[in-house]
Amino acid sequence: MPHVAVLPGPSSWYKDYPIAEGARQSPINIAPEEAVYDHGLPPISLHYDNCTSTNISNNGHSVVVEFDDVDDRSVIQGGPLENAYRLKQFHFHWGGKGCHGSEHTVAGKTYTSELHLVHWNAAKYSSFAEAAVAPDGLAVLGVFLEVRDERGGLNKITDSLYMVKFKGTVTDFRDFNPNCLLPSSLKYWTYPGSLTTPPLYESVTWIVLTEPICVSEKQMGKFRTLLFNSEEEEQRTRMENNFRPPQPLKGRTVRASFK
Ligand SMILES: Nc1nnc(SCC(=O)Nc2ccc(S(N)(=O)=O)cc2)s1
Ligand SMILES: [Zn+2]
Repeated sequence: MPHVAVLPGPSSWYKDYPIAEGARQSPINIAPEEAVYDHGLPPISLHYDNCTSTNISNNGHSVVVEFDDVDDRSVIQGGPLENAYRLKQFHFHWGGKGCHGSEHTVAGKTYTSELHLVHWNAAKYSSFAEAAVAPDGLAVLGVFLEVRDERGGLNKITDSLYMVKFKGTVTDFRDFNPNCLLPSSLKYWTYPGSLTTPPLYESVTWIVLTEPICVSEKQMGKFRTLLFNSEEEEQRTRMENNFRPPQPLKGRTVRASFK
């Protein structure tokens, strides 16, 4: 019997996390022509100027940049959100060389990667953990990445990835302002969804920007030098294809901030 280590992929998550088959799971395929333009949707506003990034780490699923979230220094507000949500971390999902990797798709189109900026409703809840289980607890801003020319703002991240090659590694990562990873347009789709990895909590108001940012193949290649496993494990599995495929819409409406 060949000894093949099987990573428990998205299709088996339901065994430990029944919510995987819930009514508001993420990601989804966004069908632009079925999205409902909501003229009552205000623009989103991002205040990341005084943000304080603390570290960058490999958590065995992705590379994560964490922020100090003790006050409302860096927040997202407006759009579908009732109040300001505090930036906690951002991370990425990506594919193998030159192919798909995003979690959300747009009319079936996949992008090479997707950036998630994770925020929590500190106006209503006293901790991220408490917000993470509440239906209006989290707001994740999704930004598509497509391979074309290099994105300068990404270099500070890709040049640090060698320091967090193994699961469980972390290193200081100060003064990184995510504004440099945003596209020029803040046009968005929004819908009620979930975390896309276990525990898959249905606590996320998704805000997905329509305009992708461009990254180079070289920059994406550096993400693929990360490993899923820790230095102690003898297994060396390259970190790639860390995306969940689109989940059933189950009657949800996707709203558009634009005509
Ligand atoms: N008590 C608790 N602490 N932490 C958690 S959940 C940790 C966490 O932030 N998980 C997470 C998983 C997926 C996503 S994603 N890909 O943006 O939907 C964001 C965040 S519950
Ligand atoms: Zn994510």
